[in-house]
Formats: sequence, structure tokens, C-alpha cells
Amino acid sequence: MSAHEITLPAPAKLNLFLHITGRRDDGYHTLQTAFQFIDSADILHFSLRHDGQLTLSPDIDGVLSADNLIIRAATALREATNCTLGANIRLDKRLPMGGGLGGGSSDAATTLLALNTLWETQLNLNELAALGLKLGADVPVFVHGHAAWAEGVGELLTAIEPDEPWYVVLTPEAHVSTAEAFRHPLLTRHSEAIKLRDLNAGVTRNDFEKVVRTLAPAVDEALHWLTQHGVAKMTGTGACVFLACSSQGQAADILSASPVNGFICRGQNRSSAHTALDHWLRMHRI
Ligand SMILES: C[C@](O)(CO)[C@H](O)COP(=O)(O)OP(=O)(O)OC[C@H]1O[C@@H](n2ccc(N)nc2=O)[C@H](O)[C@@H]1O
Ligand SMILES: Nc1ncnc2c1ncn2[C@@H]1O[C@H](COP(=O)(O)OP(=O)(O)OP(=O)(O)O)[C@@H](O)[C@H]1O
Repeated sequence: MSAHEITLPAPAKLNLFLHITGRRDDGYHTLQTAFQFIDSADILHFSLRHDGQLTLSPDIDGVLSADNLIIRAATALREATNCTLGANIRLDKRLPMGGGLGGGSSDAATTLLALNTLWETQLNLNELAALGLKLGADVPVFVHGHAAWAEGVGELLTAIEPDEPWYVVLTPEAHVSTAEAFRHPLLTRHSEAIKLRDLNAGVTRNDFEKVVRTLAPAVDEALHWLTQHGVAKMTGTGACVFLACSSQGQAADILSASPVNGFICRGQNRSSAHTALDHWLRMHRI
């Protein structure tokens, strides 16, 4: 393994609950949520270039390379640090897109972590998270890499240690635009703020569920079906829905009976991107 190359995963997240507590003057919504990572991930491979060029392959259908959050993250890091190096980046896209699993945000965070290492730009995690926040509200939690209680627009993070259960995640055939969900006239925008200690008191929900169920009947059906087996929730602004299970076997049984496609995975309080980066740093004795 060369010190000029690094391969890191970009894991997905689940929003264990999501309450919208208000709207700021700039139109952005304040929220409370709990993020936990799962062991399903995109894989990104980075190799250093000295000529300043940035390449990404393969393309994602429908996303221009310049709009890809990976290229945007790399460019933001280069500009913030006046770095003149470049990279060839390979993306093995495994996570469903636009499903509320945060794949694009996680790709951006993994890119910041990887290139900050390869380019030796030496930003700390707070500085990388601040850069990431400009790319999307979900990027900071992936940069910090720990399951978190989040407030503000998702950037005020407190590390938490929820159980790490097996989950069934269903991926209904629906695309829900995050911006459209946030501007829906019927969205609940004034949920009462709860305290971190109330997290497990059974009082949480995802405030987007009501509007997304009307916008996307496939999400409504998936939630309806999964609810037979326990407390099913949607993640982010959908479309994916999930259920915590008591064992891997139970998760597999529920998935095999499901009329909707999906996968099973394990909750993780530490991001696999950080675990892999620590391993790489140990191998290179940095
Ligand atoms: C729903 C969540 O996924 C929960 O984790 C996030 O809050 C969404 O984060 P994200 O996908 O990174 O969203 P962004 O790309 O930052 O925002 C997309 C659009 O959603 C709206 N938006 C987003 C976040 C927020 N707190 N309030 C908003 O009103 C804005 O119109 C924004 O232009
Ligand atoms: N590297 C990337 N991977 C995925 N999507 C990207 C990427 N770069 C840009 N995008 C754009 O971002 C959109 C949202 O992708 P993503 O998979 O992060 O959605 P999501 O899981 O719903 O995220 P969130 O939960 O943050 O709303 C895509 O539809 C695509 O247009």
C-alpha cells in the first residue's frame, strides 16, 4: 500500500428520529435529529496527482462531474488550503441515491478526510466539518464520524451511544426531493424541542413522514407494511424506511417476506470511514 493512495468507505446514515422545530430567516429549518451510521457504504479510492488535476470515475447518471459532491468537496478543500495537488478518484456507488441515507453527503465527508490526509493539508475535524457544512447540512456528522444528537440545521452535534441493532431498510421506488419536502405547505414546522434524555422515551417521530406519505404512495405502502413488525420510521426526507430488529435472523426474515426491495444492515456508532482511516494512518505510521 502506497502513501499516495487511500481507499475509504462512505457509510450511510439513518435519522433515528427527526423533529422540525422552526425556520430561520434564511429559509433553512432548525431541527432535532439523531444520526447513526450503518455498515452499508459507497467505496472511494483516491490516488495522488502532482499536476493539480481532479478526476472522478465513473460518472453518476444525471449528475455533472462539477456538481458531484465529491468534486465539490475536493475543490473546497483545495481552495481553503491553497493546495496545488490533485487526485484521481474512483467511486464504487453502492448506496441508493435520494433515499435519505445521506450517500452524497457521506461521499463528500470521506473525500475531505481522504484528501486532507493525502495532501497533508492538516485541517482538524472542526475545520473540515465547517467546510462540509457549506456543501450540505448532513456532511458534518460524517466528518466527525460518531453517532450524534444534532440540532441547528444538523451541525450542532453531541456524540451519543445508542444500541447498534440490526435493521431492515426498505427502499421504495420513489424519489423525494429534500428541498421539495422542506418547502411543503403542510409540513409540521413547530415541533416542541425535546431533551436528549427523552431520546428513548418513545416520543419521537419523523416529521416528514406525513407529507412524504402523501407525495409518494410507495413510501406510505412501505411504512404501512413494515409497521406490522414494529415501530418503523422513515430516514431523512425519505424514501427509505427502516425498523430496528432484535437479531440478524429476524431482520433477514422480515426482508424476505417484504413486498418492497431493501437490505439488512447493522447500526454503527463509529463511522467506518474513520475506522479505515485510522488503520491507514497506523499502516503508514503517521
Ligand atoms: C433531512 C436531512 O437529511 C436530515 O438529516 C437534512 O436536514 C438534509 O440535509 P441535506 O440533504 O444535506 O440538505 P441540503 O443539501 O443542505 O439542503 C437542500 C435544501 O433543503 C432545504 N433545507 C435543508 C436543510 C434544512 N435544515 N432546512 C432546509 O430548509 C433548503 O431548501 C435546501 O436548499
Ligand atoms: N457523490 C454523490 N452521490 C450521490 N448523490 C450525489 C452525489 N453528488 C451529488 N449528488 C446529488 O445529490 C442528490 C442527493 O443524493 P443523496 O444520495 O445524498 O440523497 P439522500 O440520501 O436523500 O441525502 P439526504 O439524506 O442528505 O437528503 C442526488 O440525487 C444527486 O443529484
